[in-house]
Amino acid sequence: MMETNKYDVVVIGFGKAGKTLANDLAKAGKKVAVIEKSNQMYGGTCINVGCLPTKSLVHSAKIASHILETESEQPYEKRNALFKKAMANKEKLTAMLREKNYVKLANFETVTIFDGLASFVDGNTVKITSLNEEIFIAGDRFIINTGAKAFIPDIPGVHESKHVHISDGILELENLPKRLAIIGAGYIGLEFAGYFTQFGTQVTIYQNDDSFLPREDAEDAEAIRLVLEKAGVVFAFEANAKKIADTADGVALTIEQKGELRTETFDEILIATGRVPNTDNLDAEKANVTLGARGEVAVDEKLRTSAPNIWAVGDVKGGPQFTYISLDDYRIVLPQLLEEPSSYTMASRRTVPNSVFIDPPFSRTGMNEKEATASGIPYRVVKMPAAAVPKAQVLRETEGFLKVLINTEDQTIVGATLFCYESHEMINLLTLAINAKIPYTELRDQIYTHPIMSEALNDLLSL
Ligand SMILES: Cc1cc2nc3c(=O)[nH]c(=O)nc-3n(C[C@H](O)[C@H](O)[C@H](O)COP(=O)(O)OP(=O)(O)OC[C@H]3O[C@@H](n4cnc5c(N)ncnc54)[C@H](O)[C@@H]3O)c2cc1C
Ligand SMILES: NC(=O)c1ccc[n+]([C@@H]2O[C@H](COP(=O)([O-])OP(=O)(O)OC[C@H]3O[C@@H](n4cnc5c(N)ncnc54)[C@H](O)[C@@H]3O)[C@@H](O)[C@H]2O)c1
Repeated sequence: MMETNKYDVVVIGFGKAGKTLANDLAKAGKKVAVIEKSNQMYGGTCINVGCLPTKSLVHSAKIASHILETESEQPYEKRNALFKKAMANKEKLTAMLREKNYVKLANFETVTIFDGLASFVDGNTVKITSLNEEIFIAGDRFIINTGAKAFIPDIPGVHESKHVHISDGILELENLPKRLAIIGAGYIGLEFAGYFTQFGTQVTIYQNDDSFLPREDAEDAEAIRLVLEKAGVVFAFEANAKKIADTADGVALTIEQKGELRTETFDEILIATGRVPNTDNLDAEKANVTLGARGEVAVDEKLRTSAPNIWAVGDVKGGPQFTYISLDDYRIVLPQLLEEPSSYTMASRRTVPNSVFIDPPFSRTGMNEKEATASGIPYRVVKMPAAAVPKAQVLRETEGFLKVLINTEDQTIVGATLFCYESHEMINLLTLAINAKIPYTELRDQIYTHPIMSEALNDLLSL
């Protein structure tokens, strides 16, 4: 039954780390197989159903909001037309990127891309199941890069309703919902809430407990909530979804909040309650690959699994779920596959910044106040409103603040929280300063071009 085709490296899942590894391994003359279960997912989550389509829509929504604010009336037809155009642009973008990602690997003579669902047969063989056939390939080494999938809470009716979506499905809507319920106030919930609101959808976010961005400083989370509320988003905390049932023209969501039940109707519901490692169907145990309690592939600091010839990279190994973490996983694994010396491991990974792409974007690097306090680092805080930055005034993007924590002993930067226009760009400058241990005075006294948001560091760090 076994096919004799054998590869130096078999990559399971066309994710960020896997495709980058395949590219570099092919350049080094290795024979590589890449297995992807869906021909609509070449290039992985980020380009097809994650970062890039959502940021395309975030961008389009901002433009739409500018167009709509100039009009005295904003009829649904007009808003829906803007939404449809945005969705078409998003489709064009993802199709282009999917093709580009496919071709980039397929062009290598030593890379074979297989369409189908991979599962381990043993530590050196995988089965690839597609619509028409099952094939088997062998490999010396394997990379598990199967990403994560939406966690769907067990709400009666959640699987039966035609109006309940995870983020993948909401990215396929044909028409702008007039009323959207979002369950979960995390990254996905907030980003979708932000852009749908700018298209004119009435968005309500339900969070099952009283926490909101619990890792952030309370005043920062509060600032985000207030900005989103000002934009029109309604938040409901300690609001548990109890039942979902389709109606003649939408969907009814029954919520229990503080002991009381109520039912609200929507056009669509987005489930955004977290994503869990995608190890279903992988039969990892047949390759002696151990999984953790949440289904994640257990790895060591070098991303080696419990099987000596198998590594796991990206979301599937648990931990932070970002494309740039998956890319950094590639940096850890590549030298091992090429048998080149490298001391780079997860333990040596430095500061990991992050941005939530709401309007304005919220970005963080290093420690915030609660983390700095817990660590015992001596620090002082400098903070200014975004409205104090000339560029923010020029652009009429005056919402938010900039906050930096400075180590009072060695004058380095402990962390930064930026909730302002362009924060997703600025945060990388501060990350560089943290990693390079540059004293804050360097950033304070640097000559910046003008007028830009980063020049705020002249004033902010002089406080
Ligand atoms: C809506 C949304 C927005 C996001 N926005 C951002 C953002 O702005 N910035 C950011 O950094 N991160 C963002 N993320 C997170 C980011 O997309 C992920 O962290 C990243 O894509 C994970 O990449 P990966 O390498 O783990 O694998 P993925 O890119 O998830 O690839 C895994 C691939 O494996 C395939 N697969 C799964 N099982 C099998 C199998 N058994 N056989 C064959 N193929 C299989 C899947 O189809 C998939 O294509 C977002 C995520 C979502 C959902
Ligand atoms: N800009 C970015 O980098 C970006 C954007 C989108 C997604 N992502 C990645 O994708 C991951 C998944 O995003 P996410 O928003 O689904 O997860 P998340 O973990 O960020 O947020 C999930 C939210 O849902 C809440 N929740 C859980 N169960 C619930 C329930 N039954 N009812 C109501 N609320 C409930 C959680 O308390 C939390 O607030 C993120 O962790 C992030 O790493 C990143």
